[in-house]
Amino acid sequence: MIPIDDTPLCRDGKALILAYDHGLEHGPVDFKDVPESADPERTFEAATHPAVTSVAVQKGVAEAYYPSYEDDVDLMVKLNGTSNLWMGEPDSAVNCSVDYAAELGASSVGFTLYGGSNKEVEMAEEFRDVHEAARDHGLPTVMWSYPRGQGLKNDTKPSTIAYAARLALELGADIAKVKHPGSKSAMEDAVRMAGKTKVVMSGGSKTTDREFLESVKQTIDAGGKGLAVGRNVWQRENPTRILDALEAVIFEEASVDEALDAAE
Ligand SMILES: O=P(O)(O)OC[C@H]1O[C@](O)(COP(=O)(O)O)[C@@H](O)[C@@H]1O
Repeated sequence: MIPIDDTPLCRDGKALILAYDHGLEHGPVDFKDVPESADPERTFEAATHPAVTSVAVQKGVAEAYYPSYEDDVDLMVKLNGTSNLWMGEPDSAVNCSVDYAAELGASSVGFTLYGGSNKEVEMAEEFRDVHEAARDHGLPTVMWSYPRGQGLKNDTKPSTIAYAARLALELGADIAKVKHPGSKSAMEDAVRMAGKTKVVMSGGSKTTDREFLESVKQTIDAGGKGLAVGRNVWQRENPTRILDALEAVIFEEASVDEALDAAE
């Protein structure tokens, strides 16, 4: 494994990855409530907050916007991704090579694996190539480990999330990004299954400040190492305010109440 605590991807052994690949994954609907969020510059600006350890974007956004931020922001290139226009079994096109991500200045790469999909075998083989190429470049790999497909009706069931975390360890990911399984003890199981692979929580759709921070706090208390979040940050009118609160919960061991006070 890559000692990722010594890379820009982590601060004090934890990570706060700001994900902004939704323009591909979900489309313009995600930018509807806060129209200025469609501008990638706004997310790169937010990523200059000291709480953010890395920003995760697709190749096109990295090419167009990262050059203006390379001194202030750490880049993760998300290598695969599919639009919401795709109606088939969960699958994800590989849109960027590891070599090209490295050329763009990425210090890590992200990859989605839909365990349980009819496409799992092909996706795992693609991940093998990505993982081994990333190792050649010394780049950590973050797996968006999202079991889903015809046979999986509940993709946040505790046993499913524990399996998702384990898949990331077995296949060599340095970080497993998993959905919150609903309780601290279920997240503890996922962390245990992931072994030396760090577990970070996926943000999910926008909720209240308190609800969101409580799920993050549960993850940290369960031994999770942070968060990879999109909508719960940049769909807010003021991303800085929630990033202040996240900094308190993730890096300063604050309670949710303390974090909410710190962000006032
Ligand atoms: O496939 P889903 O569950 O609709 O969500 C995919 C999106 O969620 C993320 O994994 C995390 O973002 P959020 O914090 O907004 O959930 C994004 O990187 C990705 O675009």
